[in-house]
Amino acid sequence: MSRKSKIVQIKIEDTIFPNKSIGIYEDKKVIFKGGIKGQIVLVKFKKKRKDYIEGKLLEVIENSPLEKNLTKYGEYDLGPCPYGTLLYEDELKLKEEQVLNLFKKENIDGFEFLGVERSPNEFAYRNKMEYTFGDEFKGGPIVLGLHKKGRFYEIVDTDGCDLVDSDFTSIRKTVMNYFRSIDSSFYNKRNHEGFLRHLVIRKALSTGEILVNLVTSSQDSLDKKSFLNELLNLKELKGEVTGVLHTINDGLGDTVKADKIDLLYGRDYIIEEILGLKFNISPFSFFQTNTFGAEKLYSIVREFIGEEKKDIVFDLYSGTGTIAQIISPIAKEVIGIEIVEEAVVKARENMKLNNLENIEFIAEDVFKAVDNLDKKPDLIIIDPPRDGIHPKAIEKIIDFSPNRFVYVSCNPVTLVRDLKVFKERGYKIVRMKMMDMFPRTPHVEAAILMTYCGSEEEQ
Ligand SMILES: C[S@@+](CC[C@H](N)C(=O)[O-])C[C@H]1O[C@@H](n2cnc3c(N)ncnc32)[C@H](O)[C@@H]1O
Repeated sequence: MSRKSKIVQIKIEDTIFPNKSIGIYEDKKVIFKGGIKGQIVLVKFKKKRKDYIEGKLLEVIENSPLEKNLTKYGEYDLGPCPYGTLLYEDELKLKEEQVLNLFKKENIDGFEFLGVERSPNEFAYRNKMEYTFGDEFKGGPIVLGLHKKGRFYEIVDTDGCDLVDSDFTSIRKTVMNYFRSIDSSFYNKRNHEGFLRHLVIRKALSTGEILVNLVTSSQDSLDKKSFLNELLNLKELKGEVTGVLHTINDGLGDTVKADKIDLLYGRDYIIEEILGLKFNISPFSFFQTNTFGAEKLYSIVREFIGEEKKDIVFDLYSGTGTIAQIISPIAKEVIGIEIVEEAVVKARENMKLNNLENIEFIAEDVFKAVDNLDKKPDLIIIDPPRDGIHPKAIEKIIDFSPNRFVYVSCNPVTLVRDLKVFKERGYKIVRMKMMDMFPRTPHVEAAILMTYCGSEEEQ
């Protein structure tokens, strides 16, 4: 066997964010995705890099002493739930260690670390799921579920280790059984033939409202009456189906897009409540997937900002305007900037719903929008996507020279990269708190407060 395709048994000595493991083979580091510190695993070599060998995790031979939750998930393909075999306390410790190591590696220190805030719910915390129609094996019965781990075609009949509540499962199974009973076809991603594509369920966890969105191609027709009959007569739901949509998508890619949306029942949005404010959520707009976790995250942002200051605040990457609205009562004026037009429309509607007046939402790329802002902010809040702040945008944002920045990040790797730039430009990290928005997965959020303390030459 060539070295490239060699398969070896090794022990996972350490893990790095996000969900990468390190083992040693003949004095060389082997790095691969997945795994838990302490496991003995089989790894296949993929590529020889300068300082390490890149591998692929094939199988866990022996569990780690850290896996104390095996009774529930030991036999189960964890799919989207890689940390399911850990006790929640140990999962939080692991995330803390991994994120702090990223900071240490880049010499970012000297700040107050306020620990990791746990998610209010360890399980059933997700408010949105996107299921796919397909089959588990070629020619098998139609399945509605999630992609099998690491596979593009096979779909498994699962919700993925209890990250959603039982309403999601009841609706998914009912819809799957209905289309099985009438022998409908699913959209085949190889030849682009077939009808059923996705089922997207959004549930407002604070109000119990449920929005169901069936996504199909235009290659067949839906019997609306009997489909609705199945959904609306579901007895065992804890929440209530308040809207049903049928989206037609003939795009060739696997993402949920809309060529046409047909409202079959009720209304095309749900209302979620966070910290006493109402948010109207449409089928495609961004909303934090852990509702009660988001309450805690936004409370951390509020705590970092402190007492009422009547500041001018920029909320960059504002989505549906949640942060802007939560801080509106303590600010003089808030300007939110977001690239997705539909999210900005929702943000403006939500602002009216909550009787707030001191916010302006701008639909534009942050990189361009900052050129046209003539206001001088006292505080800038930044909550960028996983890629972090674009390197060209970050310089322009710092040029506003506010007294304080609050950076909310869903990706500690890009956060650390960006913090180095803030540091070079004279900002000091005052405090950091992590918020576990994604239990049972390797992901975690972090909020950072920075203040200006002069450029490096000035110090
Ligand atoms: C992590 S979300 C934060 C949303 C919001 N702060 C919240 O908590 O609901 C990041 C947002 O940045 C938006 N975005 C991505 N790239 C952008 C850009 N270049 N300019 C403006 N907004 C962008 C995305 O559409 C998304 O709504």
